[in-house]
Amino acid sequence: MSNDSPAPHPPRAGHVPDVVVEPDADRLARAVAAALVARLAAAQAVHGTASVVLTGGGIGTAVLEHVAGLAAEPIRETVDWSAVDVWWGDERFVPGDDDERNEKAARRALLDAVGVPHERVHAMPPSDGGFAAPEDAAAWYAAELAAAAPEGRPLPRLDVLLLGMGPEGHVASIFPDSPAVRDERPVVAVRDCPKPPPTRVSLGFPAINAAEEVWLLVSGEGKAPAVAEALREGTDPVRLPAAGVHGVRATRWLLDRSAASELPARYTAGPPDHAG
Ligand SMILES: O=C1O[C@H](COP(=O)(O)O)[C@@H](O)[C@H](O)[C@H]1O
Repeated sequence: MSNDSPAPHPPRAGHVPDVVVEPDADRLARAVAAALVARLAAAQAVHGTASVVLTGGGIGTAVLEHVAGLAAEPIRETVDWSAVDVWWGDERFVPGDDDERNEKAARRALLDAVGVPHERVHAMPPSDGGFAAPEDAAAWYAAELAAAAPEGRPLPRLDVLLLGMGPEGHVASIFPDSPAVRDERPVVAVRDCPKPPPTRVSLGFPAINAAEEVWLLVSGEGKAPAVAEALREGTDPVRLPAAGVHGVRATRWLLDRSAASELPARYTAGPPDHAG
């Protein structure tokens, strides 16, 4: 695809994301964990199953650790983990036992503890998983998604898709001004990634933006400028990929106070004071 072609999935006109601000990263991770458990339980109440797309990164992994903590409390066992499909938004194309694998972090933090059945854990292939190139791994993952989808559709229902965001606005492994920002395929290979490791597999905008709900989890002052820019109307997703993601039903920016520090007051002010 030519570099002059438009980004395929600009934000929808009139689409208003929710912004939630927690005092710090730990309270953010706890709040998101509780909300995720509730959302997956609600999806199971309606559909019998639930599906979540995981992210790598510090805050994404902290959320999973808190979900594991909630799952260990008998009173909070509202999710049937045997009926949850787990997908990934991006993965590093490195050997399966490499500590850089997002899958490895998620298994340690949550999946090993809650016992999601093997066939429901849809990991993106590692570099030693039988695919010589990330392009082949990406094509395989797209076929896995399609195989789980209703007939004739490319994607299954994705109830919640979690995304971290880099300080330059990357989401999943879609980096600013990279070929992935203009790629119309649901899953893409990423080479020469500016953040190591350089070779990755990522969902593309069409798959991310087909999720029912997209939740962006962001903590830390270093990401505050990108948060503010992503939420500013008219920001070009080619330059700041986080500006180009949205859910079908909801887009939620879940921030700690530092990450929200450059947002206009309308996002962070509490409800009007009606006292007196
Ligand atoms: O490389 C990646 O980075 C982002 C953000 O990570 P963070 O540690 O800065 O929160 C992550 O969302 C993505 O899945 C990962 O592969």
